[in-house]
Amino acid sequence: MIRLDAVTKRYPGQDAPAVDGLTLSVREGEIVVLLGPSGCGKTTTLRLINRLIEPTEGRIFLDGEDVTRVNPDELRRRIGYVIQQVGLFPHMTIAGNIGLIPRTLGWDKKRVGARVDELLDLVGLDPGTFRGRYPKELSGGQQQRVGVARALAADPPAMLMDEPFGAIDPITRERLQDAFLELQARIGKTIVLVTHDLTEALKLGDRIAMLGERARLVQYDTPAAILAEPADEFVASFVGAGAAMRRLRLVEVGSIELVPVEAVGAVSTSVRADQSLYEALDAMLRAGDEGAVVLDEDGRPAGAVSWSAIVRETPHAGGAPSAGPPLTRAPNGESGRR
Ligand SMILES: Nc1ncnc2c1ncn2[C@@H]1O[C@H](COP(=O)(O)OP(=O)(O)OP(=O)(O)O)[C@@H](O)[C@H]1O
Repeated sequence: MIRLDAVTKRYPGQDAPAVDGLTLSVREGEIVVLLGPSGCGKTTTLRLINRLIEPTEGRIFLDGEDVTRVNPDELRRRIGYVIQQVGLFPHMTIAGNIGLIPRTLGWDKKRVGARVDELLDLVGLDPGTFRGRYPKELSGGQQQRVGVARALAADPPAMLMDEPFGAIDPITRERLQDAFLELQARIGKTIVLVTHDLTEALKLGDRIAMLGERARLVQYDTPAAILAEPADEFVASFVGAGAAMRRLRLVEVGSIELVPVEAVGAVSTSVRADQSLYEALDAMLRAGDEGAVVLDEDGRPAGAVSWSAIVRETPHAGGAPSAGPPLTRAPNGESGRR
């Protein structure tokens, strides 16, 4: 869907390129997170995709089409763009802000109005309450939702998001991230999102592109794989000491080999098969149990999970687990919540 082919960006007057020969493919409908230290070229990479910045070398494709040959205004209508500062026009109402692109596309008033209401609904803001307000009359989190609604106005197939939840307090941020994942489950856009927050990357990314200096692609993999098998010391140090604990949040209880209920003795703890190992462990610790009964969709015991089984499933100094079913990513929202 989006493909960068040996893309280089040299800013005028800079010795080293900000992006040096980056090749990266993003599949249709997936969220790819660009993650890396400050100054490694994440924002530059993102802006190259919608041509807010022109590449020095290389090519970028959207749906197989070379974007460097497309009129930039037309291109930006096909790619929604969400930034941290939201960038709403202060003198325009919320409806005015969201309807901006549809109006420039020449939609009639009625169609714009209907689209604005539909989008406000979609991002969880009551149209009657918010349509006529001005940006300064909204909280930071509400403005953020309007920013997303505006980016989606012309129903673009792709969306670029630059630290979209960066300037928001941690609790609101988590709520917005959950709402964003629920929204994405419905709209299935192709999304490239920039963050330097590992927790956010692990939660939101279908895949994470770990970037080093000059946007060198160090590792490109699922969150679980990045935690379990960091490609090198740089990734390992970025992922940090909590990798094994973080990974517990990404593995569903039902994806590991369960033991018979009798094997865990008399325990009072039960968890659903679609909860994460992290949640299972948390429940076990709170109850002082060494195991938990695992319930299937109908609430019937499907087996049990034990403390030792969780330890076996977690990569450790003795090596990653070799047997057992592949890692399953816990569904976002519910059990993937951080
Ligand atoms: N307009 C510019 N002119 C010259 N150099 C620039 C310009 N914009 C960015 N740079 C440089 O390019 C490099 C990459 O910057 P970029 O903003 O893409 O990094 P980033 O990974 O998004 O950083 P952060 O996480 O701190 O936002 C940096 O060294 C930066 O100083």
